[in-house]
This record gives sequence, C-alpha cells and structure tokens, in this order.
Amino acid sequence: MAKLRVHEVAKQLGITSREALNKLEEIGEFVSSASSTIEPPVVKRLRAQFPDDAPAEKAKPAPKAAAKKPAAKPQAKKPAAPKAEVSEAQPQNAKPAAPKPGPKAKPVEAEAPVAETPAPEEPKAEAAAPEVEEAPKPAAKPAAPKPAPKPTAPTPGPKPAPKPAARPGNNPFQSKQDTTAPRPGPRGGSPRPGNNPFAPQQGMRQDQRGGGPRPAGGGAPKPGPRKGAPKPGAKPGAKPGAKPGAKPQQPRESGPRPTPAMMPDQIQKPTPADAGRGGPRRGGGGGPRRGPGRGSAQGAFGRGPQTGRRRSKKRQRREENSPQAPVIGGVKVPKGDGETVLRLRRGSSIADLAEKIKADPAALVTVLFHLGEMATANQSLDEDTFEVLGAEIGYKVEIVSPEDEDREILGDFNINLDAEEDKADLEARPAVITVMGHVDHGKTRTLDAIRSARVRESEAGGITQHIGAYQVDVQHEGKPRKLTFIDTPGHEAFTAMRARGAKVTDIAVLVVAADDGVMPQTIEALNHAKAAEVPIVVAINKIDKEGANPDRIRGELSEYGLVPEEYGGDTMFVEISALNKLNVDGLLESILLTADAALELTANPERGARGVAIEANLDRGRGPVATVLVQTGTLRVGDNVVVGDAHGRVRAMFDEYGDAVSEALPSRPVQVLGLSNVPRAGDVFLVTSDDRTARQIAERRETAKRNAMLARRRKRITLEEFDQAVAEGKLDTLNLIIKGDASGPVEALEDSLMQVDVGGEDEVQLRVIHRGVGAITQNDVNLATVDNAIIIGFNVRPAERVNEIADEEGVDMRFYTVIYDVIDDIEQALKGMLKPEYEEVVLGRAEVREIFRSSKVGTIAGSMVASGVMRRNAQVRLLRDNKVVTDSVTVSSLRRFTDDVNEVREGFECGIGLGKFNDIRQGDIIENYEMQEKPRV
Ligand SMILES: Nc1nc2c(ncn2[C@@H]2O[C@H](COP(=O)(O)OP(=O)(O)OP(=O)(O)O)[C@@H](O)[C@H]2O)c(=O)[nH]1
Repeated sequence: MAKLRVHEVAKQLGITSREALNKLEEIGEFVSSASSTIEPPVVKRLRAQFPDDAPAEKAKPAPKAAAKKPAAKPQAKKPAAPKAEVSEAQPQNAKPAAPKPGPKAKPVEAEAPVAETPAPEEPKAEAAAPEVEEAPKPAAKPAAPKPAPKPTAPTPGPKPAPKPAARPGNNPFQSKQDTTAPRPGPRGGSPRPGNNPFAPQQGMRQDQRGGGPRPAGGGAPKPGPRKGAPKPGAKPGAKPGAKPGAKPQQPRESGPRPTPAMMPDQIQKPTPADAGRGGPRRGGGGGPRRGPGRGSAQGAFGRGPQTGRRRSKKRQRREENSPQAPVIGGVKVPKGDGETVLRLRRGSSIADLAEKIKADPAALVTVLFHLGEMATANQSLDEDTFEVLGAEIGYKVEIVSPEDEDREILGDFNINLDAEEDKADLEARPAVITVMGHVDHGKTRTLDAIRSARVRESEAGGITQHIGAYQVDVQHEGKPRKLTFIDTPGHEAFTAMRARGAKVTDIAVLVVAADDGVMPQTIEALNHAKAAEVPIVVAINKIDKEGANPDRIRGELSEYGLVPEEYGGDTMFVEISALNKLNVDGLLESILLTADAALELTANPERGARGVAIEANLDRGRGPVATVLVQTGTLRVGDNVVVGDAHGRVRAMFDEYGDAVSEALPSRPVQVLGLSNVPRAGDVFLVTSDDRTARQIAERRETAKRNAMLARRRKRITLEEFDQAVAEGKLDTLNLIIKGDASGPVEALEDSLMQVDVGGEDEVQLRVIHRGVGAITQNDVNLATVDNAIIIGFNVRPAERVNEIADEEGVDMRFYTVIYDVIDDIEQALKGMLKPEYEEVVLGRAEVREIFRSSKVGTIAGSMVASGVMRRNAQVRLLRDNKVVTDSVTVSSLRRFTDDVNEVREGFECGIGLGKFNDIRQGDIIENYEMQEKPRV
C-alpha cells in the first residue's frame, strides 16, 4: 500500500501541513517535512488526533497501524540514555520487542494480551527513570530525530527474521549483525548486543535507524492498548501463531533487559523511556480506554505520555540550568569557566579539589584517569597534575607557595606578618651582619677579633658561648651603638636561611685575604649577597702578611661590581688583620656607616616579638634549645611562642655570655628554652596571645610540612621551559650558575655566554649569578632554588646527595663537556628554540576488521590488536597497503565491548575511534605511536 505523505493526510484532515507536522511532533512522531511519507499507523494516530475525521481514518489503515509509533517515540524523544549510544541502543531493544508484526493485524491482536504483561514492569522502568534523567541530556535530542526515518523502516519486513540472529552478540563487531538482525534482537534478546564491543555506538544505532527497532517497539506496545486493552483476555490466545509466547515478553525485554549481556545502563535507560511513555500509551493510548490490568500499572506511575513529556521538559530545563556539567571521560563534573582560580595547598588531594568545586571526587579521579594519570581521591597530587586536571575541567589551579601558605595559616589566626608598622612606633635597631668569604681567608678569626675586641667590659677576656650570634657595643660618633653578628661564618647558613624565605642579614662582610686575592668562594659569597640585595663591606684581611696586596683586591673586586669608594664607587673596603686585631674598629665603623647610609633599620619594640631561629639543637639536659634573633617586638620570658612547627612557653632565655635574660629587644639574639621540639634554622618565630594559638599554628605548620613532603616538590625553571615562562610573563631573565673543573674554562664559558645574542632590547636577559670551581654543592642548589636558576656543570658532577636535593627542589642541573654545547643550548633556550628532542616509539599495531559508523563518534574501527598495545590518546598512523593514509590523528575513543578503556593489549579486539577522521577501511592497519623525549647526552 502506498504510503501517504504528510501533506496528503493533512489535506484529508482539512488542516495545514504545518499543523499536521506539529501534531505529529506532539504525538511523538518526528517527520522532517510535509512531503515526508508516514506509516499507516502513524496516519491513523494522526487522524485520531482530529476526532471529526475519525471515522474516515478508521476506514483506512486502522487495523494494522495499530500502535506502532507510540512506543517508539517515547524512546526517541527521551534523551534517556546518558550516552547517545545507549539511548540509541534502547530504541533497538524497544522496537525489536514488537518486531514487524505490527503491519499485520493478527499479530497485533495477539500482542494485546501480551501488552498487559509488560505493564507490571513499567513500574520498574519508572523507578529507574531518575537514573535516566541523570544522564546527560545531549544525547536525547540527537536521538530523537532518528526516529523519524523509521516510518519507512517498519514496512520492510513483516516478520523480522524470526530467530535470525544466531547470537550475534558474541561477535565483537556486532554492527554487522545488528544491521541484519536488528529486529530479532528485540525479541527474545537473541542479538545480545551487550556482547558487542561496539554495540552501543554503531550497531545498535544503525539498527534503530534502520527502522527495525521502531516498528517493533511501536508495534508491540500499541497493539496492547488499542486492541488488547478493550478485551484483554479475549485475544491472548487468538494469535499466538505469530509468536504468542514470545511477544508477550518482548515488550518488556525490549526496554529493560534486552539481553543478559547488555550493560546495566543500557538496560535501565531504555526501560524508563519505554515504560514512561510507551507503557502508558500502549496501555490504552489514554486513560479511558485502558484495560484494567494496565490501568493499574499506569495509574501508579502517572499518565503515560504526559508524564514522560513532563519529565522530559523538566529534564530539559535542568539541562539548560546546568550547562556546565559536561561529560568528561564518561563522568559528569561541574565545569569551570576557564578563568576561575582555585588555590590549593601543597599536598592537596583530589578530594580537596572536589570539595572546592562541589564535585564528586570519584568523578575527578575518572577524569584524571582519562588524562593518563592514576591517583586515588585522597592522594596528594603535585602542581603539574593539578594544573592539567584543572585545565580539563575549566579551572586554573594554583598551588600556594610555602610562604603564602604560612601567611594563610597565620591569617586564620588574625596574624599578618606584612602589616605595616605605625612609623611613630618604630625605633632604631642594630644591624645584623654576616661574615662571608673564601676558605681560610680569616672569617672565623675576624669574628673572634670583633668579639674579643668588643665584648662587654666585665666580660673582657672572658669566654663567650657560641649560640649562633652575638652582639657587640660600639662607640660611633660619640654614641653607643650595637651590632649583631651571625656567628656562623660562610654563606651556607646565609643561603639556607634565605632559601627558607628568612631575611636575617642586613649587611655582609666579605673577607678577602690580601695575600691570596679574589677566589671562587669570594665570588660565590659576593653573588649570594648581591642576590639577596644586601650591602657589602669588604674586609681585606691579613694585611700583616708579606705579599699582601690590598689594591689588587680592590681592582679584582671592581670587576665584579664592587667598586671601592676611593675609586668612585660606593663600597667600603677596610684593611684589617684579624690575627693582630688590627683596624677592627675601622671595620666596625665602616659597617655602621654603610648601615646608616644604605639602610633604615628600625623596629617596634613595643609589641609581641617576631624573628627567626638561627640555630637550634636538642640539649640533653635542657631539651630543645633554639637561638632566635628578635627582629621586631620584645621577647620576654613567659611568652607563648611558635617557631616553625615547634611551640611552647619561653621558660628561660640566655645571651651569648650564658647569662639569663628576661627580655630581648629587636636584633638581639637569645637562646630560648621551653619549646616542644627543635625548630630549623630559618624558621620564623612569633609570640602569640595564648598557648592554644601557638599550638594550633604549630600543628597547622606541621601538617603543611607533611603535605609538602608528600607532594612532589614544585618544579622550578628548566632550560626547555624557559621560553614558555618568558611567554607567560613569569620570567625575563635566565639565571645561570656555572660550576667547572677549573677557573679557566669557567671564565671562558662565562665570557662566551655573555656574547650570546639574546635578541631585541626588550627580550630576555642572561645573568650568571654565580660561577665557581668544583663539584656542584648544596649551596649551588640553594642559590638556584632561591633565584630560580639553572645549574651548568662543566666537567663536574654534583657532590654527594646534591642530586637528590636538586631533584627535590626541582632544580635543573645540566652537564656538559663541550663548551659549544653549552652555548648552543643556552642560545636556543633564549630564542625559545630549545625544544626537547623526541623520538617516535611505536606502541602497537591493530588490524581493522570491521567498520562501524556512529553518528555520535563517527567511524569506529573494530580491530584486533596484532602487536603491542593500543593506547587511548596516543598518536596514530593509518596504513593502507603499507601506505600512510594519515599520521596526524589520535585514538580518541578506545573500547572493549561497551567499556571505555585506556589501552588494549595484543590479541584483544577493540573498537578504535579516530575522532573526526572517518576514512578507515577494513584491512587498514592502525599504528599507535608516541613521541618520547630523548635524553640529551
Ligand atoms: N697572618 C694572618 N693570618 C691570619 C689572619 N687572619 C686569619 N689568619 C690565619 O688564617 C687561617 C685561617 O683563618 P680562619 O679564620 O680559620 O679562616 P676561615 O675563613 O674562617 O676559614 P674556614 O673556616 O676554613 O673557611 C688561620 O690559620 C688564621 O690564623 C690575619 O689577619 N693575618
């Protein structure tokens, strides 16, 4: 029988084509245009919508049309499945239920009774509905249009191969089977789409479209309502011939459990759709006609079609209201706008991130998994991982620096270390000085000379204790002044404290032996002081020695930017003999003059003390003992203090003479007893209002420290990333530390580097912040840590344990034996050309055995992994007859059966999607490869 077109039917009904189309859509039929043909059952239903014409229609196709579409529509309309694939799969199942019988009147009748059986199941379907609603809506719409084409399909086979599909489900590449066996599937569930790795996507979908599904689903359900409903019991046995036994069950199976192998989501999703809509409609096409049995089932779940529609709208609304709930890696996570910054502490876990964005940690774990990283929800992640994860879900994740973190901790206790002091409260404080210089140039002796020359009268000649620092009295311009010396010579302690963010030193005294001249560690110390922007006073020592040549020192240091005042510069050079205590006063005076000229040293003594721990140890008798340098405020016995992660009440304080003191003013070093444990040098200490606060701060710091240990240390700059850092505005200077086996090559290297063309004026700068001879030491790493420098080792290696420290700190150390290689690398890094070298590594090959098309994911290559492994997101080269068809695509989807997987190993079948690239054919070879970074030699 010729099928009618929409406009023809419209004409018969005396309505416009538009109205007809609208009505069709309203009843769940999607027809693309007025010239589209529609199936007789649909015609009938359409006519039924216009009662006046009812009689006329009955005369026509009424009998067979029965109730095909209704069932189908519901599914179609419903977004049902979260994944398009699934939603499509359903229709299949649904339709199959009522295979082809539809067209024939008899089968329909036979189904009637059957239809009733399904009813009870509907409830279940409904129950499942919520889950379905959770599913991403997007799929819904796409699915809907598909139903339209079906009208044509129904006709095809009156009786879909009864038991055609001989368990196609067992075929991993079922699509084919699907195409042929779509109808059978619905029935007894013979198709077993669940076993088809590609079922959700292609096979099933296509089937659906093919029309098989619909007719089936539609046919089955309707029959019930129309014919069956009125006289439920009458027909049951009537037409069993068609497949009596089978049909009754089909309707149910169609949705809920198509096949045992089917995935749960597939099973559940379809069900609701079918039940919600199909059920009711079938049941009676409306309350009134409904048969008793059915009525009851429907009654429990609302009014069929309407319920479904209402839910659909609700879902739609929800969808619109939460447009930021994308599906990433198959899970739903709230999506950020790409700008929102999330600040996380070091050592934070996925659970912490999830809490901030109110997401399900498990979902984030899945997203991360799809990004190629595996982590549990409570595992600490490093900065890079958070960055990648954040980018994926639309957030900028920032890991707070240790300094910021501490600031935040203190902020929680209303303590602000950066708060400006009221100028009126500020009073002058003594300068704090560190003595640095090359080995054996006399640092210790200089400190001794100062100490012994300036100790308090009563202590003259007496023994002072080493507590890490001491204070001396000086008469300057007729006024008594004080100076505080850090009693640990060398820049190691200085750098270590600086690396911890503590700024202790106000002035550096650079000791240079007049008989030896400027040596590597002289420069090293000089660089450290410069990096810390600390003014320098040069003590030219050992002038008593023969061969002492102070002017040579002045000249040499001028080359390093320390120009003596007498040469027109602003650095004070003082000639001393530490051994003979010669001109120690001159040195002290120069220090004071420099302090007065270059610095404004003030502090507010009238407040709770704050400062830095200079050194600490565990004393067998006294417990933890820490020397702290008060930087502001006054520390008193009885104060509650917190130093790093140690806390306690100051039980007693001692000065450098071993005398007990009751209070310490700014710049005063004192030994403190009463702490809970031993702090580290460089830890900040502060007085708190009560012991509870001190304890809580200490605990928070301890936790932060532990977290930091757990998380991998943040990466500092590497040569390869330098251009990126410049591009991002994070850096404009490439700091280098050069260590070599001899001073000659080091100097030559530095000279050459200085000649490197660094580009235009506003381009980047190259700065050698330190150079030296010998192994790379912890100091070098410390300096690199502080100044974000890269260490160049020229014919030298790191000293013991330094490798680990550099690794922990994320410091990039590079080793060379050829000077030109260094120049080359630096040059390229400056030009942004120093890209890591990569080499291609083939991961595996797969043979394409079947091709499946899916409207959602495009072409899927049903393949067998012939060797190696297929990995999701890895690059792919597609070979056809050994010729490369493309090598610029990646594995965008990888499935084993219905599961998304990250990799599939040799000997297993899988479905491979190459994104938008669809030119895949049977027999093609998919070569999976990745570019791996080649270690530089
Ligand atoms: N003649 C003379 N010898 C000095 C003078 N200052 C220090 N020395 C000697 O130089 C040697 C090293 O002095 P230290 O003070 O230990 O030198 P340092 O820089 O502290 O050495 P390290 O701690 O090893 O880095 C000692 O033997 C001192 O006696 C000086 O002014 N004149």
